[in-house]
Amino acid sequence: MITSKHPEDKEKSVGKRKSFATEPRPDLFSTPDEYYDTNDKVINRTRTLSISNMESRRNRPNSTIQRRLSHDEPSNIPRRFLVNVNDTLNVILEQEDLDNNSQISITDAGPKLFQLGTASSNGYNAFDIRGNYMLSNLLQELATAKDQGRSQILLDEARLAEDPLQRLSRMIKFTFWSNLTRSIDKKGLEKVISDPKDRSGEKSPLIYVPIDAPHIYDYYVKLAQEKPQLNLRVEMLPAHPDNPAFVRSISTKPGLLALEMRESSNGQLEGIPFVVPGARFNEIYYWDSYFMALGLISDDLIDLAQGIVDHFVFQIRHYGKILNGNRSYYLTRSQPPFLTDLAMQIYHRLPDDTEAERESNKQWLARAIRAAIKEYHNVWMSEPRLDPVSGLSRFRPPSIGIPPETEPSHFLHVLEPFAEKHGMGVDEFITKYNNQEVKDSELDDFFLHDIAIRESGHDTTTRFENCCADLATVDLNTLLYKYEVDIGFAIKDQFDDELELFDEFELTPSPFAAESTDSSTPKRKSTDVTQTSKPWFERAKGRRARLDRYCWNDEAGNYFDYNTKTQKQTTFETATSLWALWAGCATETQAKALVEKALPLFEVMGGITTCSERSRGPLTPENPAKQWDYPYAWPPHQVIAWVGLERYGFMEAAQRLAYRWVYMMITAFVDFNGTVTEKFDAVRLTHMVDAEYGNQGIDFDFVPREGFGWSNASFQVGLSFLTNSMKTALSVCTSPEVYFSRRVGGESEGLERDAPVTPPAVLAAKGDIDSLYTEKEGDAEAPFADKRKRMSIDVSQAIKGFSN
Ligand SMILES: OC[C@H]1O[C@H](O[C@H]2O[C@H](CO)[C@@H](O)[C@H](O)[C@H]2O)[C@H](O)[C@@H](O)[C@@H]1O
Ligand SMILES: [Ca+2]
Repeated sequence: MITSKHPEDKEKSVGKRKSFATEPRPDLFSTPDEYYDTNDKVINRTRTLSISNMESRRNRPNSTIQRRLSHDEPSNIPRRFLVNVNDTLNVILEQEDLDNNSQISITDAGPKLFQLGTASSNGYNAFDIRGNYMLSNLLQELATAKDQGRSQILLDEARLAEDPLQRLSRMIKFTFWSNLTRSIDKKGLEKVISDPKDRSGEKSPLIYVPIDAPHIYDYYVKLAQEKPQLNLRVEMLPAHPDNPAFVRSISTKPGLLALEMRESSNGQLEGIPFVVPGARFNEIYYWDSYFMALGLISDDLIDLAQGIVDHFVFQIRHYGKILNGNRSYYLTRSQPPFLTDLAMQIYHRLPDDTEAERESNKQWLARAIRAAIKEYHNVWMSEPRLDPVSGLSRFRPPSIGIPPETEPSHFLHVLEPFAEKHGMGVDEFITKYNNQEVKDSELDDFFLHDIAIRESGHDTTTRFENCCADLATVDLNTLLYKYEVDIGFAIKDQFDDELELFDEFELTPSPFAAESTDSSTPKRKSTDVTQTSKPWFERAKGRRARLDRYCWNDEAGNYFDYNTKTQKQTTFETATSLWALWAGCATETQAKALVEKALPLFEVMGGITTCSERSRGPLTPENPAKQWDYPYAWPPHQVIAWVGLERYGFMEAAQRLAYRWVYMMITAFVDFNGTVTEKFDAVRLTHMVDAEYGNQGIDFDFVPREGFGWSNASFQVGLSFLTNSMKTALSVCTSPEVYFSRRVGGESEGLERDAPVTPPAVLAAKGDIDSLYTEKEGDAEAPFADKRKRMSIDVSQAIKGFSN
């Protein structure tokens, strides 16, 4: 064991220097920038030649585990250490990181004990740093200080022993979001253009620009000339870039798709910043962005969240839909739709003190709602996604060919038998099949469903195997119900029940979608179409009736997907049935049944799993583990469940689930060097998942720099559901078993959240939909009873408690 100061240096330093103890301290939990900046100034003021000679102490024969007896500071003074960054980093790694993965975790069998010299003794006296959490925090602080170019630091013990809930929340707010932020412009291009999924081998990055955005095209051409070292290629897309044949033709030339730009203060174009999920996902995603935006809103980063909507609107305008992600191979497919909710949540948080601000906010919202209307009709309510018979929608993009972005070996087991059948090697078969020189309808069918699975966001799950494109899923249809309600209320409450549509959001469906049979879809250019709320509420009512007819199962007390091909309700139990609560389309009776009968199928120690164990079935070579199956659990499912349960008044269940999830995240964070991953195994309570792609968010050196987008958000949102007593218990990693067993039969603590649930503006803006449309006979139960709150999350207050 070493300390950071050789005792013999004491004589050299004593009397020559000002004591660190008398120096002002930076805010203990300020951002790394501020903390190490203040820190550096203090060191520079007090620096002497003698500060910390790591080498000499390390070479001392007795510099081992013994704790020094000399304590120089009274226990009531917070302890601070004087640390030589590089040397300490190397030594702690050598001693504690025994599996050499540049992280200190509970699976490393080191002594879990390290000594640091105190600042007030100029490093002479040492104190122990004990246990995995503090040691890994030490490693993280050293790496952060090193990233900031510091060679010596003053490190507060409190920073190493920080409440883990606060520490993770702080890291998300001040470090992870900014490291996940991208912009496609001079400043940010290099970072965002690289694509870890690109296996084309092409060294020169490529950006595709929509034909109707010439100013953006000119910008990148000029940038390519200005920065020849980028080797940037810029290509203009044809009109209708979502033509599946065109998308297939460029599958060997993957590139980034341009997004919205704005004029900066100096009159130049600049990319609007956005957040990416992280790890191998270095582009904007649809549903990831929605969940990340909830986290950004909770962290008061409203501008960044607002930019996401601007990019979504741009994508609908220029690419015909909100894309799975902004890479060329995603052009034909979307992801679960969340635009209206996001736009409304942001709208109600925009500054609105002046008339000018209010007017500009309204214009912004109008544009988002117009875009959502276009998306609704052209993407989700047009064939092939619309099933004309049931009137419900499916994830069913009109894609052809093999998705190129998956892991190299992902489809091998599928393709090998087909290659054999056609008498060729797999590589030759892939090329010929993609070029349509070899045709195979059985394989076409496989990829129809496979790509639909990707559009569903649930890639992959037993639930969707070989049938996804035929399923009117409970997920998609509850989300569309939410669109119908949101659009109706936006028009009614914000635009005096009249919203004009313009050409840029015309409702003519893409030529690559078959004519819609939905009678409510305008078939003409809509320059003169005025939208009112009534048809939107009627659509919502119709969809609710169809969900009840095709997807609801009274006996099971659960919603199921409806197979439009076999015209039968499926039996696969999916946690997305709870989305009906989030969307508000379940009656009180249905909601109660969901909580009593469906929720127990998914609730496990770490939250809710994606599906029930019995629906997944036994794992066999034919039914291998899939990342969107039991026992895995993902952030979007948790957040939607909490919000949905809260909305229907099941606060205790919402809080219990939030507790479970935050517990699972915080134990991974504490035990595994600050790890935050994209998904978890909620049964084994671990982030170590090796199904399919493995896990994202694991690979980092020394300190996590970005976490994983929607997991970061779920943590911030999850905290807002917890009472202070829950947070206190979680700070010391009290398991849900222990925490909730203490409450069984005992006194019930106040289950109100500590933060306000719904901004009054959102409550006032919305209301009871049933009073707005005529009830059908026998349709007695209103889905929006008075006592129920409109969906919305306001987590900023809760998080503020930590950041202050
Ligand atoms: O590259 C394979 C697949 O990766 C994505 O899916 C997974 O990551 C996304 C980003 O976090 C997430 O939105 C999705 O739910 C995950 O399953 C991508 O979306 C797929 O299209 C792609 O094939
Ligand atoms: Ca290790």
